[in-house]
Amino acid sequence: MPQQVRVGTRASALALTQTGHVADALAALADVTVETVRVRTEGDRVSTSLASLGGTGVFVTALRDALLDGRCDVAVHSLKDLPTGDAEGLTVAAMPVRQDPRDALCARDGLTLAALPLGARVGTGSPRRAAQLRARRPDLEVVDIRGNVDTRLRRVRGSVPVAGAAPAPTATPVAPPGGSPVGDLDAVVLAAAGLARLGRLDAATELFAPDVLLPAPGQGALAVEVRTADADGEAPLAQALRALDDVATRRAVVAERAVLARLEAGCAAPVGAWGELAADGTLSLDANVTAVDGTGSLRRRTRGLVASDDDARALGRALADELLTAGAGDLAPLGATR
Ligand SMILES: NCc1[nH]cc(CCC(=O)O)c1CC(=O)O
Repeated sequence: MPQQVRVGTRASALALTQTGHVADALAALADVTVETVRVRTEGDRVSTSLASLGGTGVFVTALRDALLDGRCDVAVHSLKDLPTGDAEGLTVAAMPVRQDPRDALCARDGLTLAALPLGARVGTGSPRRAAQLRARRPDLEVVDIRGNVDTRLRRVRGSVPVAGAAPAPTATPVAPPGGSPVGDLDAVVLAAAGLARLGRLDAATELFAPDVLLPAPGQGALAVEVRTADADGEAPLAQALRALDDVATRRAVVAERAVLARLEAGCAAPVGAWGELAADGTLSLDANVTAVDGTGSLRRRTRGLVASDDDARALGRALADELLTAGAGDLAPLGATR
């Protein structure tokens, strides 16, 4: 008898595709039959800006409750939405091979960031993206937006509508009553990984080099979380999870998240981090903190041989300490100061 596994997911298109990939992978790796169950989260219900919600993990709590209640056995999270603290009774048992961690500009008329006209309106709900955009282009008008990926893409003037959606106007922006405006922005910034998972990477007009826009810690990676008791042993699910885990992804993400944890910053903080594990075991790690208004930024880089997750964590912590020593706590709202 195969082991029956219920995979919990949010109802958004992005969550459904991410969960679908993990469910298929688990089914291919061991003798399990997989069923997906939908879980509504606070982040799906609330329509205000993510930045104003405060706290971390708005997309995560409901999935964790469903795991702990036994309504599902596996939860798939976007790693960058996962708070850095441990969840009692739960374990991130696998981090599958990461997608492209870069942020993407999706601009009208194929424009790049450098080519956007003076004062162009660029949408993002992320303080990290807003701060780094302002640091490079102080003239831009950064517009706070939220909603799912398609809602955001439709705000780009002249954007190609997706099947079934209202066409984007080419001239006057229109805000449907109660709905999100359409075609009122010159560009939006989104994670390349989310676009790729939804088959919308065609909308990207620039994939940002990390020295222009450093991604969020964990961006592009997934966390597969289970009840701790299900993570170990020889049951088919535990075996499948071990096979799904990618050590290079895990080491990089552990280091990136250690930066965030040491700065006592959440996913809404203007903190970027990007780690890459080379074949020889050397982890390169890059991190920055940017003033929300873009008037200052700090960036540090390090490299070190890592043989364990603990080594990766130590590298991230040390890099965060360098940022704190250099005054990161005065530059941006972080929990940690020095
Ligand atoms: N906070 C929302 C969120 N969480 C994960 C992704 C994209 C996929 C990923 O980074 O793995 C997104 C959308 C975005 O930032 O564009």
